[in-house]
Amino acid sequence: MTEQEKLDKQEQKARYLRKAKTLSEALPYMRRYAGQTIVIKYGGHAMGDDDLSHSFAHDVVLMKQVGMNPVVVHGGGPQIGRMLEALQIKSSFIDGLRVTDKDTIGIAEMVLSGSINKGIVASINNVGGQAVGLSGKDSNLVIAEPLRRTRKDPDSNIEQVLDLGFVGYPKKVNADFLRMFEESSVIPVIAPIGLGENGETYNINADTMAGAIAEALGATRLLLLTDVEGVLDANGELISEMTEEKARAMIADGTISGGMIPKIDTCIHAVDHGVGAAVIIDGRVKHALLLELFTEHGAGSFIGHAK
Ligand SMILES: Nc1ncnc2c1ncn2[C@@H]1O[C@H](COP(=O)(O)OP(=O)(O)O)[C@@H](O)[C@H]1O
Ligand SMILES: CC(=O)N[C@@H](CCC(=O)OP(=O)(O)O)C(=O)O
Repeated sequence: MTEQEKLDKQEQKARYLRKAKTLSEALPYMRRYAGQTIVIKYGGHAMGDDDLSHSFAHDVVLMKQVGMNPVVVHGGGPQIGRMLEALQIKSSFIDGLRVTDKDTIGIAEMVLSGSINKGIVASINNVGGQAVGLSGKDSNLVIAEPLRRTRKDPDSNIEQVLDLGFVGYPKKVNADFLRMFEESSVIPVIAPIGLGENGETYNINADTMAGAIAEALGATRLLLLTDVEGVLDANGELISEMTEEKARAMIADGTISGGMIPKIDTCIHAVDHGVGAAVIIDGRVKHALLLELFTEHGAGSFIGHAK
């Protein structure tokens, strides 16, 4: 054996040892989460690249394999935006929510329940999982009502009702239907579309949808995958643990804005309504889910009562 071959062999042995160590360190976490429901919100920004989508699919399959109940709720804001642009339909946002008229709701449903949902299902199934794609319409999974938003007019101080069109808020979640999947090898993948009481279609912010599902299932964790490290302070530093008071103050002073507002609102509501904890994590990092669940330090910004 040459010197180089000896070095290669040593390096290979060291690599195997590192892998074995990582696996043995993961064991207590696997035990902790066995049988627990983990709702994962997979944001449209986090879906960008094939390598990341592949590692996401792998992580979800591994979670199911080791006895957890992963439930995937996905977004697709950037993808809806691109389709609207191609069709020359203008789109605007209020507090991170897309104002949704009749044309927009048709496109949003087509993109979310169509290509995005089936793309995620296919990538999970390609790596050995058994995913099934759903939207809030299937089995009355999420019954929605119109979301009402008000804002004080700064001049008159009079409260105004904002018209968001077909933006919905989850009113009722069919948790029994989702619990059926806990007894099976099926991983549900859910598009954020809700069904109105008169058969209307509602566009639901995917964070809000994931939060409502996590609450209905009493999930142990709500993991929100996005395109930033987590919640950042005014200096751009990651805040690894957030309190409700701190989050409210940061929204009020503008440090938290745009799409981060519905995310934070969702996390606070979820931990106040039976979800163990919510974590905003960086979906741009490979195996972000495994890092959060199976390592001591976790990742991203944690909002909850107990680690
Ligand atoms: N304080 C903050 N910390 C981190 N991100 C923030 C903050 N305030 C606003 N944001 C914005 O929120 C975005 C994440 O929300 P969003 O674009 O809706 O993501 P997703 O598509 O993953 O749901 C970030 O890319 C960032 O631009
Ligand atoms: C009402 C509302 O804003 N709905 C969102 C639904 C998709 C979504 O939330 O996607 P991300 O998680 O990728 O942002 C939208 O139309 O963009």
